[in-house]
Amino acid sequence: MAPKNKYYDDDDLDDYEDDDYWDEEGEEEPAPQPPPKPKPAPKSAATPAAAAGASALARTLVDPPPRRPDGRQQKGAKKLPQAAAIKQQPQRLVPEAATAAAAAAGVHAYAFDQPSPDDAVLAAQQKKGGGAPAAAPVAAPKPAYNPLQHQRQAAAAAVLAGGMQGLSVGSQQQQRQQAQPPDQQQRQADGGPSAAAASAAAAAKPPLQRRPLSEYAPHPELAAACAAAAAAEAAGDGKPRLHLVVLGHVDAGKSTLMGRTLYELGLISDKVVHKTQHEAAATGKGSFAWAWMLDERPEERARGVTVDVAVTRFETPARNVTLLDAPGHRDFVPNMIAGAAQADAALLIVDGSTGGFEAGFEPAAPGSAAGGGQTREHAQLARSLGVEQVAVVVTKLDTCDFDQQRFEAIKAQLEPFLKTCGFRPSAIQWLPAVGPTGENLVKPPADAALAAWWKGPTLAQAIDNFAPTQRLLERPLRLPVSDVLRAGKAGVTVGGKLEGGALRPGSKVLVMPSGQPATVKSLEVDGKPASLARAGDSADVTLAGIDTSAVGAGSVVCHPDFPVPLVSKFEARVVVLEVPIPLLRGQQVTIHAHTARESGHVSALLSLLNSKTGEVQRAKPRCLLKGQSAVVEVTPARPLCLEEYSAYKALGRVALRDGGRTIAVGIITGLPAEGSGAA
Ligand SMILES: Nc1nc2c(ncn2[C@@H]2O[C@H](COP(=O)(O)OP(=O)(O)OP(=O)(O)O)[C@@H](O)[C@H]2O)c(=O)[nH]1
Repeated sequence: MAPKNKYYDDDDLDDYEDDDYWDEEGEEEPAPQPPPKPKPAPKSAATPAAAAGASALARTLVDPPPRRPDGRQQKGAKKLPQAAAIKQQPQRLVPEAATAAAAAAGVHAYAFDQPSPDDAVLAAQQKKGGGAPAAAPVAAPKPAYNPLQHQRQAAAAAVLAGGMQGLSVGSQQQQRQQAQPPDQQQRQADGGPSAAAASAAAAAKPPLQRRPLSEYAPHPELAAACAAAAAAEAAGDGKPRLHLVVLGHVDAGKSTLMGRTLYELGLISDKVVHKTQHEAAATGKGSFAWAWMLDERPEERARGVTVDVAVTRFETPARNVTLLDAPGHRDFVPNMIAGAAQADAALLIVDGSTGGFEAGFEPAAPGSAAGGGQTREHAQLARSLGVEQVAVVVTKLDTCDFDQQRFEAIKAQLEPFLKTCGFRPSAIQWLPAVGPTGENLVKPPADAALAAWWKGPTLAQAIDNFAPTQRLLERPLRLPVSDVLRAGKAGVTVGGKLEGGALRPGSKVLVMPSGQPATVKSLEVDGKPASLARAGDSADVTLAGIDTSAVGAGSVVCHPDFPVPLVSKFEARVVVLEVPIPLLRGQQVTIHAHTARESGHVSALLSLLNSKTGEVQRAKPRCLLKGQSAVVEVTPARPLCLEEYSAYKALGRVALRDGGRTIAVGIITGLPAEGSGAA
């Protein structure tokens, strides 16, 4: 049998490639068609929100979708007035304060009036090949120090001096390593107080040397602290951790279900319930009272729709759960992705009422710009973002007298679909539940009609059945930032889930893509001050010595000696999902990876793969159709912090969206060698 792509687990995207999936419900895989003749794209790609400097999220929500590759405007370009209320920390690549400080010190911003390193390489190539010489350099004011640029300029200068021979990925990496001072090679920056002096000295240097991950060994004190925490956990001191995301079509009953579950678990007092019910009834939204326990934002309460991911912590008999309640509305899928990217398991809530399930499960109409029901998209995205276990909770069966046949019919339709998404049948649990009355949440059903046939798990038992979070402690620190929570004299507090390594107060870190070093001042895990945060923990980390503008959603806090690569393009093996027209080179996309999202485009279709064997079927295909598997090159508009899937699964998965629908999902299989550095 032909070998499969080495970056893949067998259980990953292969299931997408099951032909059954693409032919389901009588949908025919479209016959290959010649791509439409591209019309010239309009010169200015600037959209109103982009021009106003809006964040990537706001642009995603407010701006019309980018034009199709053929130059035509896409349908469904709807503005959302409420999107103005969604705030996202803008990610400045050059911090304002740093720019001001540099100006004060007589250092001026780079004017871009010198040949770039690329120009230098091009010139060398032309020279070597007998081409026209590059333009003479123009005298320029002294540029502000940019370590990445410095590194690249040095490389370009070396190329010019030594010719093109020897310019290879390996040689550049070796040069960087050889150039590293021995003390830096030995530095253990995550060691806290005993390593503080070495780390402080190192922090003053350009922190851009990226050592191979294989060289990583946690500082002995940190390793000892992690071992002690693991031993305490094994001895029953603290329940295993689980990050749980709640997914499902809009109004399926997600927030109501979880609000009531928190009450049943004793986390919400009768007094708070009474007050919230009163407030909800006063605004004519009495049926949303339980949802309001999680939907706290005024706009969420006013619209009865979850906008942001609500994070709540609670304990079941066997798990310490971090709950991420994701929005169901299609306009807020980017927020849902940020929630799913951190999850170990998902609750997929489906509306069991007559017509309710069907509305959430309908496929996208052929040729329509709008996607189908969010049940499909959420399940596909969750699996592609690494969620392997799911419990399907069928709600609202009280509206059809707890009809068992309805429950079974929904299971019969949904199970094959989930299988084709990549969920193993053994990793899928099924149960009915009713949010408003609390049926089958923590206690077995009280309603006789449901109790007559349901003998399976309650929601709490289903949660306890999930395997807990895996901790990637043998890798250097990676903390993708999902939120900037506070900024003040004490420092900047960021929230996120550690995807690798560990942290403690005193640890020296590097924040990418800004490249700013910082020191961990304090930590909170589960809302309580902590002396250690390990991979798998959701933590609030207060960083000292960093500018607020240097960190935002999508930033990654990492080990200074092993920084996350900052990439200006990457290769991904993807499966093409719903595409209204064949996917062509140049396709505009929004790239979603861990907590980051950035606009970009598919810059090359590298190869079409055999969906069964993973072997290259054709190099440089002209277009990609629904269901096809391919290796593509993607170029983000601004560099992104990414990892190869083989190194860190959580930072190596991508979803590509366009015009409000997910068009491809996949894993990162290649990063350019020069992709490590700070912006
Ligand atoms: N009869 C009945 N109504 C329910 C049930 N679960 C939720 N509802 C109602 O369905 C409506 C929507 O519930 P929400 O909890 O806001 O739904 P949601 O999935 O969180 O909505 P979004 O987060 O906006 O996607 C509310 O009026 C709830 O009272 C149920 O099991 N039975």
